[in-house]
Amino acid sequence: AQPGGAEPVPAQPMRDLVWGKLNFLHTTDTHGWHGGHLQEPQYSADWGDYVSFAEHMRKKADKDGVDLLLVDTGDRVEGNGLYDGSHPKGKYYYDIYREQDVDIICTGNHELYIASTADAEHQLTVPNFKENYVASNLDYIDPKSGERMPLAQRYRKFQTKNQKLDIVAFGFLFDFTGNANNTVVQPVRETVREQWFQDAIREEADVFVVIGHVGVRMPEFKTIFNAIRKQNPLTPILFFGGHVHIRDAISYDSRSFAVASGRYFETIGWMSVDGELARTALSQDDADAGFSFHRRYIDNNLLGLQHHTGLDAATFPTEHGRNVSAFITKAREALDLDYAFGCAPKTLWMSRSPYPGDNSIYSWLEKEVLPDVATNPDRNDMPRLVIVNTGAIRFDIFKGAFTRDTTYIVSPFLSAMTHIPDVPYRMARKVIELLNTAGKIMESAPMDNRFMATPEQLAIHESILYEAPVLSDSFLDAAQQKPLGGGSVVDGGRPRLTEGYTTRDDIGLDGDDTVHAPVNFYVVPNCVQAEVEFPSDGEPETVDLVFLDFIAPWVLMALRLLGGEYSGEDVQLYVEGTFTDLMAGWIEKNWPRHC
Ligand SMILES: O=c1ccn([C@@H]2O[C@H](COP(=O)(O)O)[C@@H](O)[C@H]2O)c(=O)[nH]1
Repeated sequence: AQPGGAEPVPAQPMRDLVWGKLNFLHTTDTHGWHGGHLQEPQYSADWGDYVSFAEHMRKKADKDGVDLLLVDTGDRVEGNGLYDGSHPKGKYYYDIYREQDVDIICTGNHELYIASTADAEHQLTVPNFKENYVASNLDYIDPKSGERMPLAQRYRKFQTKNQKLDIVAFGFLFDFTGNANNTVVQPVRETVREQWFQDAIREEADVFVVIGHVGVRMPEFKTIFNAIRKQNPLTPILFFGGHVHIRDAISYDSRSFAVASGRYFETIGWMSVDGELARTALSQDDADAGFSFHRRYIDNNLLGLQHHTGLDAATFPTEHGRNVSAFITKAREALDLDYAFGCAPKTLWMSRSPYPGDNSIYSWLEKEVLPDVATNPDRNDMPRLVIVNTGAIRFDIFKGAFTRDTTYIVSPFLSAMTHIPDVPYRMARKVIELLNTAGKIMESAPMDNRFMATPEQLAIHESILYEAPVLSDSFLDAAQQKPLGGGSVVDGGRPRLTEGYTTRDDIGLDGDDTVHAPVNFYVVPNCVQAEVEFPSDGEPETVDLVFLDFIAPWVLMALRLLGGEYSGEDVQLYVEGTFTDLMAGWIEKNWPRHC
């Protein structure tokens, strides 16, 4: 854990890991949080702690004669000062990340939004993980020669260390279309028809492992599952997904299992499979070959990691892990990530509190920030509608210091505020409604309105509310729980639970390694809007329609549906600088400097 970070949480009821013959640790959508969550004790372990953890877990696997593999399913970048806070971005991140021995690794959409990020992936992460990086449906275009080539090998065949199991592994990205023009993402339904893929699924394999920056309930995984299963009726197929930022698990059939392991390095996913894995022992008669699959969502809590290894503060950190933590500390210092722009007077939530509402980060934007930052000296007296997509905000703001790190945590994107001047108000006022309707403005998938909201909102469609989100016996009674630490923190004889994930997936309610008190999740709209400089009575004839450039395609489509013939050429810059810088500037001006 990092100096100055929150102390890890003791005395939590824990569920142990169930080991099998083949075991996995999974990270996804870490978005640069490799220094851990400094303000949240439940997730404050850092990448160095994970290095130590994996070393101990590999040793145990070796001792027991089983196998352990580490996988990572992309979106490692964008969303934390440790990556975004340097020039060029990722100055320290690439060297920190490579310290973990990841056995199978693939790309997320965030590695591809900006051409220079994709270049860095090609020049740094791919060579850092040479034999382990898999790019089944992703090509890179060399900037000098213009040559198009696979970003990395299309699939990986290897043998596990201890049992010599033959693994055939793929690494996919969902059918993403927002990539910069130096990469090409092939739709998954086309990839599975490629000859190389058809040959790969005919390789002799004990287990197929499909890792992907794909939600486990997204159609892309189903397409891959069907293709592999058609050719291999008996072989276990294991899926590791991501992108939608939630903990989730699903079984596609009795020999396949899929896990998604959350977001922001809050979670280290665990999957194990037991049963007769050697293909030579399989026969059509074995209904399920005695396969059993387990999953756990391990909180990235240092004491929890120690618990799972049976070690303590003195014995847990390995030399390698310690060095990685120390390197992160140096990088954070060099980037001055703890520099405070101001002090947040209260916590502002994305989805834990209702919108609109006093504690909603989006209401704060609408009421306080947008009217102040969406200004253009040439058009300041013009009434305007200012629209921001809720996906532009990536994390809650906690009461206390708002630092350089927080800036990138809350809003890492380079989006600018653009506008279309003098739009008839009768048309402009209806845009927000269209952007927020659940259906699609356009038929084709890339224009799905929900892509303007956060990935969590994409996955969860209804608010999940608890009557008294404090203590619940049903969580306490869950199987296999054991108190972590001395259990001294008790409330009426029961452990006082910290708030956190209480995951319900297709397997049940016992996925989380730590028993938490549940937290509410409120659905929020795709976009929010501020009305600025409106006349005190009556309606304006025309308004400036101001919006983040990221949502320009949706805004233009909405206007078109409303009868407005606008194109990209009508969209002009409204304010210099990124939305992130504007927000940080507002905080510096409006919140007290020190807490
Ligand atoms: O410039 C941008 C890029 C992305 N977004 C929002 O992020 C999600 C995608 O997040 P993942 O972590 O890749 O799942 C996208 O749907 C947008 O809501 C943005 O606002 N601006």
